[in-house]
Amino acid sequence: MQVQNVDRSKFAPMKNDLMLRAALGEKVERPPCWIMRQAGRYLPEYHEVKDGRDFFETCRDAEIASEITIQPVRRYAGLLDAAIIFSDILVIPQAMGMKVEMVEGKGPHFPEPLRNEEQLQKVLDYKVNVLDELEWAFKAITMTRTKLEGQVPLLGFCGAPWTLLVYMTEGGGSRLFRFAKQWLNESPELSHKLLQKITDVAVEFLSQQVVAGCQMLQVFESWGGELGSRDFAEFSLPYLRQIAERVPPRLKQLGIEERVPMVVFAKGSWYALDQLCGIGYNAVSLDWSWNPADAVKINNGRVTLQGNLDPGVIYGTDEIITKRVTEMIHGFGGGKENYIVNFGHGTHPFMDPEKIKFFLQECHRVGSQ
Ligand SMILES: Cc1c2[nH]c(c1CCC(=O)O)Cc1[nH]c(c(CCC(=O)O)c1C)Cc1[nH]c(c(CCC(=O)O)c1C)Cc1[nH]c(c(C)c1CCC(=O)O)C2
Repeated sequence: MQVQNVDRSKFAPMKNDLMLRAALGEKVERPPCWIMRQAGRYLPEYHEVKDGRDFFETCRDAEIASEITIQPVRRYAGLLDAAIIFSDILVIPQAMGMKVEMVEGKGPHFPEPLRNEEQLQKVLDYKVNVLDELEWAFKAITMTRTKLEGQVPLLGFCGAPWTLLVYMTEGGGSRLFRFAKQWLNESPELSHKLLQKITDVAVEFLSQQVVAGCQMLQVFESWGGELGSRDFAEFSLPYLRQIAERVPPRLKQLGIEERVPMVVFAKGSWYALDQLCGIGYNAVSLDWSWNPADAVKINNGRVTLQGNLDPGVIYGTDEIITKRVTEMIHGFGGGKENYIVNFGHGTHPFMDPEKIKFFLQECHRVGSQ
């Protein structure tokens, strides 16, 4: 079964496929640029279109979600080399039968987080039909890809199993990760069952996003750094590996012929870089804790590296932004091979869109030298 009514041959030919080529390790004329959370609250046009609506309602409306996805591409015309579909990592827990709300100014909230075996078992027993539960997401993707008219590739994404386990058990963001860690240490077997179930849904969701029109995929392990190297090896890495290993054959099965680059972003998991470069992803996204040259050395040409400016630099003067962009691109070897420009994490709502424009212009200037 696959997403219906999508004729991929009808999508416009790509006018700019720099991102896809760089992600697959080809030499490019300059490093492609995109930014995590490039669509969203720092853009006045986002607030205008969202117009006080509920966040998930916004994601589920294909017209609105596609408009929001394209806003940064339009504003930064010629400067951004990809769009990322406007959605959230928490749509997988929703598809698994959990209720998730986005509380204005506070973030995600699960009214019934997984706190006992009975609750967890219920989620394990829930039969997930990815095509039905996430039909709205596929619609938004197909509409966005059509509206983009080949200007830039469209990225799909999902949350990684450990990060989603955190939200599902904590019920929202967390400081101590008390419940998530209680699950791992008190009931490792059940924790693995949940991680496996999330993995199965993630593989199908990512693959069907490609059927719907996505051209590159990113997996967000945003809470990777909360696990030390030992627990990362047990509770995160095997599932990240499974996703990278299982999506390509599933895509083949679904009739997708082209290579679809996959990116992994494990924020804070500095100790795992060597492993992350060897589990099947085409690109590894780095947070700003990395000195680019050290990461390049560890990677040793295996994958494309993506990142890694501290988004906080956007609050700086133009001189500082120029200096930091130059250091970053030079640190990654000049940017014409195995490199994609990004931040080390997402934009903040307080950022000045003009500063982000300056950042992108500088990346083009320095990266073209
Ligand atoms: C951890 C995580 C989430 N969501 C996501 C992650 C992984 C990346 C990361 O580590 O930041 C991923 C995500 N969330 C969103 C996107 C859209 C595409 C893009 O990057 O432009 C993407 C790729 C939109 C969003 N997701 C969210 C917003 C803000 C909602 C609003 O408009 O009020 C947006 C634009 C809400 C969200 N969603 C999530 C949180 C913790 C929050 C609240 C915190 C916050 O407000 O920044 C969970």
